[in-house]
Amino acid sequence: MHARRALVRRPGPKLADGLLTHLERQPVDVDLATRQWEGYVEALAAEGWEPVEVAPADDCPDAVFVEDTVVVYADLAVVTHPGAPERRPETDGTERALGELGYAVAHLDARTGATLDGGDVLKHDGTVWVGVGGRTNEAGVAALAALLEPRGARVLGVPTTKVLHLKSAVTALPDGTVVGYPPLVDDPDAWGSFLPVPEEGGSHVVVLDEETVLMATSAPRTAALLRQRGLRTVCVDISEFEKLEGCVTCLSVRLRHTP
Ligand SMILES: NC(=O)NCCC[C@H](N)C(=O)O
Repeated sequence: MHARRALVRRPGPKLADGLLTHLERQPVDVDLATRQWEGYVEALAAEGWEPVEVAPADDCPDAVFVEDTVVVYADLAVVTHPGAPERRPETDGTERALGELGYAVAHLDARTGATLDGGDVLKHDGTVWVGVGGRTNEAGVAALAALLEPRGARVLGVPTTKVLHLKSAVTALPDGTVVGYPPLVDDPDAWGSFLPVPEEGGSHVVVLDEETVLMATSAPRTAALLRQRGLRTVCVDISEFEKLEGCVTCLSVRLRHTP
């Protein structure tokens, strides 16, 4: 069996100053956030995902949302060019960590003005959907396609205007069913199989294995719905990150490939 690792990045002291786009600012308890992050990492480890810490980027309040800094496809790590300029210094540490793990590293062709955040990239079974309209632009989709299509991926842009990132609106269950909270999904018809869920936080699942998903405790009705479908749910409280438009997906990058 391949090693299963998960990149994570410890929250920094400026966390409470993270960017907000769709939410009003609320006070963030950084100590509580750190404990919640530790709980999240422990939950991954308990499910067989060895955590690999990316070096902190303490000048960047949003660095804990490590998913936005890279798109990993098989043995290729595509370093992103985040749509928010404040977040661009976050990518160096991620690039170093993946290089040390043996991944091939590629960059987007920035001459086109491409921007891309990892949170806009949803992958399932060779298809890569990329949210366009927030942090990621059309040139970002094209630049990612230029890198992934030669490796057999099908890359499709999908509109994303109601939330920060595509994966703030939808994620995929292990069987490929896409879950989303309908008021926040631009186009449910973009997916062959769409399951509406009753809570915003229910849109966010991290697939741990074929039977198990990691979710936030803020979506108990969705967790019950998924258990009825035969899935096992592991739930963690990430309230302080939700105040910053973060969710369970953006706190890690799962690595299933051993280069
Ligand atoms: N992939 C994600 O959903 N990332 C969350 C990023 C939240 C952060 N406050 C930001 O606005 O960039």
